Amino acid sequence: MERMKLEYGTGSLRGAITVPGDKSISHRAVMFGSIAEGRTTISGFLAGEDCLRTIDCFRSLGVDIVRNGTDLTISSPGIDGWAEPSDILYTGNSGTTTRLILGVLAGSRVHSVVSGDSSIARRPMKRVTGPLALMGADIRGRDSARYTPLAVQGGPLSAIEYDMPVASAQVKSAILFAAMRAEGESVIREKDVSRDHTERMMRNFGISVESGGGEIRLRGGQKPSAVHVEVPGDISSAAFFLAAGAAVQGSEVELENVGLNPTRTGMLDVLEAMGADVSVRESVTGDSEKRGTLTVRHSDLRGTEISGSLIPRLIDEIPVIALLATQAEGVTVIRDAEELRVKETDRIAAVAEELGKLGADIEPTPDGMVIRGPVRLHGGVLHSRGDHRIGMMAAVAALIADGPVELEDPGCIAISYPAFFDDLKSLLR
Ligand SMILES: O=C(O)C1=C[C@@H](OP(=O)(O)O)[C@@H](O)[C@H](O)C1
Ligand SMILES: C=C(OP(=O)(O)O)C(=O)O
Repeated sequence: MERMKLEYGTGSLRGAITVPGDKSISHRAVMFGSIAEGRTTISGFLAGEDCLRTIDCFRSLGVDIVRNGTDLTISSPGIDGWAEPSDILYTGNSGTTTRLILGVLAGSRVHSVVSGDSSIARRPMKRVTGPLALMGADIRGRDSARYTPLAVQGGPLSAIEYDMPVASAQVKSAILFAAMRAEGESVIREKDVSRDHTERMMRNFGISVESGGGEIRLRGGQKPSAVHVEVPGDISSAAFFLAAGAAVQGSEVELENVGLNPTRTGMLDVLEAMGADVSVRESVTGDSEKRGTLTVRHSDLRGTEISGSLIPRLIDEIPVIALLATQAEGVTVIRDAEELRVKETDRIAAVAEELGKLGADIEPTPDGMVIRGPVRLHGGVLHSRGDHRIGMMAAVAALIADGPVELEDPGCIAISYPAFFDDLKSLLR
């Protein structure tokens, strides 16, 4: 396995970059564009490995998808015209592809088998196959459809009224895709609001969906109409440069065209609470997904508490936020984040153990961690564990550490940010 030396000297980060397209929105744009009959165009698409797996799956269903860099043209016969795939739909490392496509396939007319890599095979699927079964979906698989591979026989569905036990946009979205095809009106209730890209994109594709007060209502039998989608930059990718800019002496970094959907901006709230110097300039686009330019400058940081409804608004940023907390004065407590244990890796264990190798003081708890700072990090050899967010956290740790840091298995970073190291190098001074 590849090992990479992360040698950045003691320089600061200065300059501007445009972060790649939003992963969540890119997946959904391909899905809606494939369900809709006709021609959907997408710009700003994230050509990361996870989103490329989503493209592969819909090509296997007979949808014509042409990619030119970050521009996509999707020509689809519509969901009722899809072909039955002759091989498994391979979702790679992507939880979003795996969970959302189950909801899409459940209401289609085809038989298919969904499977991913060894990490996907360990991730819980009952949270999706359970509610879909209540809608009449025919999904079978290992351990009573708890894990992939999962075989889906598409067919008629009925509406559902569902109180979600976990705050998960993947579960919500899978149900919404199925509900769009179901007979009757579905109602989904969330205890904490998760990212709402699916609801917003439904409206862009002409579907009427009501949401507010933690409740989403969708009338079944509505068909999306092909449109153009402009994908903003991914705040979860920007997060690594926000953390680096805040922690590394002498830094000033500008991040352009970053998606600022309020269900995704929890890290900005945390940075403010920690005393970081971040300014936000919103651009006017008239689009349903807000975007803008973020500028971060180095400053002294203090510990904070991160819990409750904030967690789904920054769930994927927690590894790099934990790293930032090692540089803050005082204690940072992260609670209510037990979902981190069922991501690509157990991210609570991965963060505590990997940053512990550099001397960080991180105590893992069942649903989060307690981080004491500031600590001078030293060099060491970190392992990404095949998890892109742990890999990028390690690269930011290398910028902060006094000694040399090496990273085993950096290749997984291409899952969400193929040009990560190029962007990082372009900012080094
Ligand atoms: O819907 C989405 O696009 C995502 C939802 C989140 O997962 P959960 O729904 O499991 O919280 C997040 O961690 C993942 O990276 C992307
Ligand atoms: C958890 C993530 O993605 P997914 O669930 O799609 O694998 C992530 O990108 O951090």
